[in-house]
Amino acid sequence: MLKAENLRYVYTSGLIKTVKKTAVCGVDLEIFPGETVAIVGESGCGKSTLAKLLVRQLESASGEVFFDGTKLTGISWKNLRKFMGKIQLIPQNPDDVVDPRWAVERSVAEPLVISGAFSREEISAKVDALFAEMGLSKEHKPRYPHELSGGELQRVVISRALALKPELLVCDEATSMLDVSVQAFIVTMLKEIQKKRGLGLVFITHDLEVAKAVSDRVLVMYAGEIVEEGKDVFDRPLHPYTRALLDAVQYTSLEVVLPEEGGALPDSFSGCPYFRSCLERTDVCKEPQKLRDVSGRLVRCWKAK
Ligand SMILES: Nc1ncnc2c1ncn2[C@@H]1O[C@H](COP(=O)(O)OP(=O)(O)OP(=O)(O)O)[C@@H](O)[C@H]1O
Repeated sequence: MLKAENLRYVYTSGLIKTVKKTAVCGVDLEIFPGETVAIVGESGCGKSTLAKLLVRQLESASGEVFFDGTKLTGISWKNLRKFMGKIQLIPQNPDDVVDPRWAVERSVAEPLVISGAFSREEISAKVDALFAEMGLSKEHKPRYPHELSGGELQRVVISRALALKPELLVCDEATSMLDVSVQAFIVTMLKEIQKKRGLGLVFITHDLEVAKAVSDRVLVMYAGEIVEEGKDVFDRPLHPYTRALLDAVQYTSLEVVLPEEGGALPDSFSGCPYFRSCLERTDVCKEPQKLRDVSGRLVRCWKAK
């Protein structure tokens, strides 16, 4: 359904001295219809940037994104719009998509209005149906975002994302600002909607328990690269970074905090991105490491077996 090839994104910041930061580096991935893929990794590894590249909120420096075989990179805005309803981003912060000055029903209706495909009556009926599907009542419709709880507001955000009948939802830490009990409720709701509508789900999270519970497949990101990808990654981690990530979770009760022992590598370094922090490194790790198949698992480490 969604395919990305060799995606790369570089942020440029600084007025006097320009600083470049490669946030996503050579990422290949494919999401199949109805599948749930979790993308995990520590803060700053490039997960949100990758999400924005997938939903075309950011234009990649290089690489391609395809949806059902159609190339979305480099196409005109007019043509891109036809696909944008099919892939929807659910961000961490509802404020990114819900206008605080609008009653929430208007935010849910907005994509339907912009599409120009529906009458006022049809839009009203669709908004009612979306609210009902997300377990929200008609009483919630005229309220403003600040008049809803965090969980209710996130359900409004999901209603809006579902308005144009997407085929893929990209959830970027969509529950991390909520209480644990509300998180579980929203995750369960997303899985039910996925089943009912046959959606693909990309679940970006630093919460490995959630990733394990919801996903069919896991992608582990480190320093902008996918270092490991497969089905039973948490039961049998093969990359040293995945093992360190799992160990860190055990010691910090779900909040992933990993030490950057050696600091950032210079841009000229083309070897393993985990080189400086890896306790198992050898000189071979200074060479570029490709993702390779190790008994059905893709691992970016020459030592994995
Ligand atoms: N607008 C920006 N300008 C410059 N650098 C940025 C910008 N946005 C992100 N970055 C940098 O790019 C890298 C990847 O950021 P990104 O937000 O994609 O990571 P993340 O894995 O989603 O982190 P988190 O889990 O904390 O949201 C980080 O080093 C970050 O500091």
